[in-house]
Amino acid sequence: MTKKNLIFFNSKSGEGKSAEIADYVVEQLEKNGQQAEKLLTSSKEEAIEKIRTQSAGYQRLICIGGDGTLNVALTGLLHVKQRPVLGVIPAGTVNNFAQKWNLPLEYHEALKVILAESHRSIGIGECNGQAIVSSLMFGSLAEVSNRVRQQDKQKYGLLVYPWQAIKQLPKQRSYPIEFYNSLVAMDAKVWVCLISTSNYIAGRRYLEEDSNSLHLTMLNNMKINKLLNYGYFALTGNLRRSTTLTSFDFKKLNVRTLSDKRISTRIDGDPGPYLPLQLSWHPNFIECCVTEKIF
Ligand SMILES: Nc1ncnc2c1ncn2[C@@H]1O[C@H](COP(=O)(O)OP(=O)(O)OP(=O)(O)O)[C@@H](O)[C@H]1O
Repeated sequence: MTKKNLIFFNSKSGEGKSAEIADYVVEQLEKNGQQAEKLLTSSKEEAIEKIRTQSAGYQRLICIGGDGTLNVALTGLLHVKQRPVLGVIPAGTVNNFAQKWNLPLEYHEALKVILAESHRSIGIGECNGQAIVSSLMFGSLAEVSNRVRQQDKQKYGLLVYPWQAIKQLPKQRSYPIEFYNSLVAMDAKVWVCLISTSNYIAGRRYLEEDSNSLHLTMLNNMKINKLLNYGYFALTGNLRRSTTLTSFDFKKLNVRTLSDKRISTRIDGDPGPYLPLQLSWHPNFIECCVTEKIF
């Protein structure tokens, strides 16, 4: 049977070359005797809906873009029973997912990985009906990131984040938050809280170990000396050895604010929902094409 591929690309990602790459991918798949159809979308919402309703019948979904594009694709697949295999052609700015799974960042090479037909099962998180492919963040630092414009990220790369953080530092404060599930309840004053699906963030390994669950790491009542301590451990990949942090792994968790302040989140680098949050882990969510050598 001829393999059917659905090609989802996002012209807003990275340097805006996704449409060009999509044409190349279609041409190469057809040369390999496979069928390929491009999914044309003009907004994030339309893309989620089209992927939800049209992915059945395709054996493979190839996403061309960064973490935000993958988030749209996997949100569309959240309630689909027969999910296609996922192929990723990184064309974003950070490409955290691709770095975590050791996927080539160059598109010709990334397509070779997809054509090699080697895949593995991966887990993702869910927050209020949206996928979490790499991470969710809230607190003062997340608000800093919400001020970073897509066009500045494309122009200056990751340097825009520390620049915004320095500009906003005097305004930082912590928020009273409750974390709870059927087993535990805990209050904390949170300066920044990071929930991740793996031990990689922004292309860097920030935790030594990975586990089959969501990882939560938060900084409480931040002071400048703690910030330096945190920075050292984050840069050396040993975040949980830092004494300034609270961290744990979980499969289900609710998060709510204990103050009147509206608290926003960021998911996979884009603005996400306001608190309260209902978070859950989906193990073995989808088969994803990966480089053979990482097995
Ligand atoms: N079909 C679509 N139409 C319009 N916008 C989309 C679509 N799919 C995704 N987006 C949005 O486009 C923006 C940029 O996409 P993406 O995050 O993939 O690129 P990036 O920011 O350059 O990469 P990275 O997240 O790896 O740094 C995101 O806000 C994403 O939600």
